[in-house]
Amino acid sequence: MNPILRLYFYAYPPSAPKADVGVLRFGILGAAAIAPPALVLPALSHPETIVHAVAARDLGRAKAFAKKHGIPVAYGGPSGYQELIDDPEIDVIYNPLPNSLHYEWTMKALSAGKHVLLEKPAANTANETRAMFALAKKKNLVLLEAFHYRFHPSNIRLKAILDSGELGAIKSVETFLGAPKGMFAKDDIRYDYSLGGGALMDTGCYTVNALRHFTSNSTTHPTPTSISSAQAVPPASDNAKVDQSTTAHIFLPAPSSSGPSNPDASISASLICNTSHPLKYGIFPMFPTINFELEGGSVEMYNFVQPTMYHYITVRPKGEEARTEKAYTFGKGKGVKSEGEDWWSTYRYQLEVFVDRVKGRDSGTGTWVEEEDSVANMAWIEAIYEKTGLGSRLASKYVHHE
Ligand SMILES: NC(=O)C1=CN([C@@H]2O[C@H](COP(=O)(O)OP(=O)(O)OC[C@H]3O[C@@H](n4cnc5c(N)ncnc54)[C@H](OP(=O)(O)O)[C@@H]3O)[C@@H](O)[C@H]2O)C=CC1
Ligand SMILES: O=C1OC[C@@H](O)[C@H](O)[C@H]1O
Repeated sequence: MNPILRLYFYAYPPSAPKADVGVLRFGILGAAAIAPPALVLPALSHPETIVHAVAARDLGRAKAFAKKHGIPVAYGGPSGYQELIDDPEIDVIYNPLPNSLHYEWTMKALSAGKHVLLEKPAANTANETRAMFALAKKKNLVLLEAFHYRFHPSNIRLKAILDSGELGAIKSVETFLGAPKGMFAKDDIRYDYSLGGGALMDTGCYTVNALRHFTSNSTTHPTPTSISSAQAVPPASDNAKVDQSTTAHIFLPAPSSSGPSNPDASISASLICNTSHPLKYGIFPMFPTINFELEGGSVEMYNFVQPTMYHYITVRPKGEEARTEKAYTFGKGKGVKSEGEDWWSTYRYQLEVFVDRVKGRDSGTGTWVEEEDSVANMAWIEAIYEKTGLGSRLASKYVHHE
């Protein structure tokens, strides 16, 4: 597809006619900035999803959001979030609240018997993450930490290249994700420690996730063998426990070809994350990157977080000509239930698999973010924060009674 058309439909996806039966109704907790791209737009083109309601702390804000996005029901005021959760029409809760509120409201949603699509990072701590998954399991509900990038065909292709053995074992990997300077105001949730703020929580949770995901084999969700260094840079304001950027160097266990990781082999890994990254030449935002050195060459992926906009995977085997691949859809004959469209965002691919999981269908993508993966990701984030000296984010005071 022509790139201009791809970007057009990415921004303005067409609406699909809705199925006569079996449509899942979603409710959104908070009129969050991320909700339109991550759920409202993707739901339009999915025949089995409808965004039924939104709740905001202020009813006027909820109504305005609902009107703008064609959502039939709005809840507001101090009991608005709970009313949304208790709405019997709703099957799935989307939780894009500030990180420190992920645990409380996910527990409440699961308790009410709703599946949950939960924004990243899963919570403020690994313990909270474990508790949410335990409740989901007990209630037989689907809970997904929305690492949307993992569902896009390009990232599935990247993983397949790395796993294929074509270039041998991974020796080192480095990744960068920085939100451009000026994107977030000083009072943004990302700069508020009490709300679970910090670059490592925000853009950093992807870098941690990607380092782990792309170096794991299908049976391992590795935790680091060691963190050799981690430096956090605070923002200009005096919020001393919040990092505006963090740089870390860690060692990952190298996976063996089958079974658990090989503790004797290590992959050297580094990450840079930022919530206010300087623009290149003062104009251009820097796109996310992940680069691998392997025994037999190197692999580079450009823009692994929003690959629908544009991406490439360059494979450079030692002594041979490099090749570049792109994958906006799965393509035909790959055994995947939905091939996708060039313009499908990472969130749209994620929604496809999420709905399949709720309905007990196999998406054929082989992709999911498992409980152990989400727990290990939070444990890593906590460990890196400890190493920076800033310490973990605050555990929630919410006590859940089932
Ligand atoms: N998947 C992705 O690509 C992205 C994911 N995210 C994640 O989504 C979540 C929300 O991020 P984002 O949409 O940028 O944030 P916003 O600040 O836009 O949204 C957060 C929402 O939380 C609600 N809220 C409830 N209590 C508070 C409080 N005490 N202070 C502030 N807000 C409160 C607000 O809802 P109300 O309307 O009720 O006032 C607000 O709409 C985060 O977890 C973030 O990491 C963010 C961006 C991209
Ligand atoms: O999830 C996210 O993805 C993109 C980033 O720019 C943003 O800060 C983050 O919340």
